[in-house]
Order: sequence, then C-alpha cells, then structure tokens
Amino acid sequence: MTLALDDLTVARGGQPVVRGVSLTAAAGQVTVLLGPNGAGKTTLLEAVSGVLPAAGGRIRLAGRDITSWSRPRRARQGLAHVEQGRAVFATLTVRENIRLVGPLDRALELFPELEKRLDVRAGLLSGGEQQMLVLGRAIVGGPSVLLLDEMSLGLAPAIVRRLLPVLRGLAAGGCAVLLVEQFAHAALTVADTAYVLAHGSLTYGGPPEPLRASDDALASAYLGTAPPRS
Ligand SMILES: Nc1ncnc2c1ncn2[C@@H]1O[C@H](COP(=O)(O)OP(=O)(O)OP(=O)(O)O)[C@@H](O)[C@H]1O
Repeated sequence: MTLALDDLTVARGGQPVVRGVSLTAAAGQVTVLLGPNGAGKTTLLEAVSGVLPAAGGRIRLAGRDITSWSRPRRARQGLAHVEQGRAVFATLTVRENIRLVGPLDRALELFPELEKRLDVRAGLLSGGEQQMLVLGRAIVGGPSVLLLDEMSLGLAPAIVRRLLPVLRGLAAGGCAVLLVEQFAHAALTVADTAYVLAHGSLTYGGPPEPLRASDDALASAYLGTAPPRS
C-alpha cells in the first residue's frame, strides 16, 4: 500500500518539529528519509504510526485518510513500525520471539544465520543478530508498509550490507518501505526515492542519484542550503 503525507506538521512540547512535510512512500519501493541528528525524522515516523498525533496535514494509506486513526487500527491495516533501539524480548529465545508474530520458516529463509541461535535468549545475541531478529519479526508479520528507524545504528558496515538487500526483497513483494537513516551512503544504495529532512522541513525529494553522486549535494541538503555552483 502506498503511504502519502500531505503537508504534515507534528509538534513536541508545543513546538512544531516537523513542518509541512509532503512525501510519498510508494508500494513496491524503498524510500529513504535522511537528515541530521534532531531533524525530526523519528518524530515523523511516530506520527505516521500513531505514537504522536498530527498537528496539521494528512496521512493517507492507499488513498484512505488515516490521520485520526488509533495506533492499533493503523497496525491492523498492515502499518508496521520498527522503532530505534532493537526491541527484542531479551529473556525469550529467538524461536519464541519469532513465534509470537509469525511463522519461523519465513524468518529463517530471510536470515538463515538465526537457525543455530534459535534456542538462545535474544538478549544474548550480537547487535547484528538482534537487528536480524527485529527485522525478521517485522517481516513475518506481513506488513504492507514498513517504517524503520535508524536500523543501521551501531552496526558494522558488513552487517548493514547484509540487512539492506532484505528490504529490497520486501519491496519487491509489494510492501512500501520507509527507511529513516542519519548515515546516508549505505541507505542510498537501496533507495528508489530519497528525501532529506533538515530542521523539520524537506530540503530534497526525488531520485537518489544526485545525492549518491555528490557529497556536496548531500551536505547542502543536510544543511538546508542551496547546492554550491560548480
Ligand atoms: N520528548 C521530546 N520532547 C520535546 N522535544 C523533543 C522530544 N524528543 C525529541 N524532541 C526534539 O524534537 C526534535 C526532533 O527530534 P527527532 O528525534 O524527531 O529527530 P531525528 O531526526 O529523529 O534525530 P535522531 O536521528 O537524533 O533521532 C529535536 O529538536 C529534539 O530535540
């Protein structure tokens, strides 16, 4: 299902921290939302999944206005939100963590690495294994829209390169993937569309190539300034 934000404003502590953002995360695509620390990326995802209310604008899922829907109602429509911080049930085993949400086979198809860890408590896994578990759990739930907040935070580049292609596979199955990342380069390699948020407003929206091709273009979008002329 396609997710569309139309002039979305979200406030924290009475101050708008996301200001008039319009973007589309299309079904079947990986959309990345980049931006510096504190730009408002987490706040935007929280408004989409219903953790925070919208202060203005509209959120649409497959054309339906869901702005006033509760978080559980959004989740029942297939909107999944993987929040920052690798939330696993630390005292349950990997097997139990997965079985709570869906079939074990599908998760192991995606991440065969987890097979030999099935009876280990999730809290004892490495950071990379925990993120595989978090992602595997989100995917076996069969989301139609998957929001991912800073999936790569604290992980080695080799692990990030292992995880990102899984998102491409998920999108190929029709899911709309919206990936929030502070560190742009790896995310841009799997993106169909990229947006940059700076100080709560979009400074770029379009194909990822210009941002991939030029660090100056990326830096300008992060700083919210016009790109330098060459
Ligand atoms: N609970 C809160 N109460 C008030 N202001 C907050 C709260 N959490 C975050 N903020 C402020 O809202 C703004 C946006 O924060 P947000 O976490 O959405 O940014 P971000 O782009 O996700 O950054 P990060 O990459 O650090 O998570 C920041 O200025 C931050 O200080």
